[in-house]
Amino acid sequence: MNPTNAVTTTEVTRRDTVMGEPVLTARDVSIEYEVDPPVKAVRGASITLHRGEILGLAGESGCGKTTLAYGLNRLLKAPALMTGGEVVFHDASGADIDVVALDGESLRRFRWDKVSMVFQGSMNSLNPVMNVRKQLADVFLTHRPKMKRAERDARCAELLTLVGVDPARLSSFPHELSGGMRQRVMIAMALALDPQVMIMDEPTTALDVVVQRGIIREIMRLRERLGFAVIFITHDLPLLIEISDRIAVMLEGEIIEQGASEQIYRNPEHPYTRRLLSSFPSLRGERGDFIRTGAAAGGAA
Ligand SMILES: Nc1ncnc2c1ncn2[C@@H]1O[C@H](COP(=O)(O)OP(=O)(O)OP(=O)(O)O)[C@@H](O)[C@H]1O
Repeated sequence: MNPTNAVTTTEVTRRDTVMGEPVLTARDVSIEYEVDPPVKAVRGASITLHRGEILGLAGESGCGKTTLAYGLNRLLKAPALMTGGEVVFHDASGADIDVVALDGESLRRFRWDKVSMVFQGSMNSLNPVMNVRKQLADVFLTHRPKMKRAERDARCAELLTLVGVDPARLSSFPHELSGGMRQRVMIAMALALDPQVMIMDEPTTALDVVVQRGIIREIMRLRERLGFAVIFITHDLPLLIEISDRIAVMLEGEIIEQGASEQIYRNPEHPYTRRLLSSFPSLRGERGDFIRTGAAAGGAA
């Protein structure tokens, strides 16, 4: 683990104090793939995401992390079916939104506006024949049709700057950008409508480690600055422990343990969590130091 990537104790303390009310609550969510035989991918999962916090979702491949994330954002497609449970979004306006009941226009407005998602390898989903400006502008044309062109252009440039990409790149086509830049553009798109929650599913897995670290640091900075909450999904448990406020551990569709990152690291209760931790020798330094007490982050990809 590179100590320069760790988050300072001061930041951790500050974060704990700014962490607010719940912004997304999922209760007893069950999701099946209706194939033969049916796959019970998520079984009675309950999570609470608080305003401004990073909740890490950990667990080995196939345990249901992506399926749960799709369920929270109503992105499930057949043969996946949510067979039970409820998902409530607690809007900043004070209104509670029953996510499961959304449809048509209300669902379209909810997605990206309230909760946005960055997928694994989503950098490859940029349209190859459209430049970056057009792709970013499309988000506003769809969701903010009354926005004036000059404002839209300014916002597109601002978004690129936010994610550490030179706004001169607005005229570039995807093939002219590195993988890291393309993924940053996707993050810019996810940020475009100022969502209260971002779900990030392995957002940097396809990138090399140095670029990954730069992007993770950028996400952390943006989170501090803009205050959105994050559900961060990855196989990389050391990374999750480093960046998350709380961690939920999934096993075979169930959330078997959830708690503060430090608690999960120091006092894992479930034998599976202990096994998962011990499968990453890098988590156990000679003195057993907690990773987040390291030096402040710096640099960029
Ligand atoms: N379209 C599908 N049809 C049938 N089963 C599926 C489908 N998609 C996923 N599954 C199954 O659902 C379970 C959960 O998969 P999911 O992709 O949510 O896990 P995951 O924890 O996100 O894995 P990974 O980390 O590899 O992405 C797995 O058993 C998987 O095989």
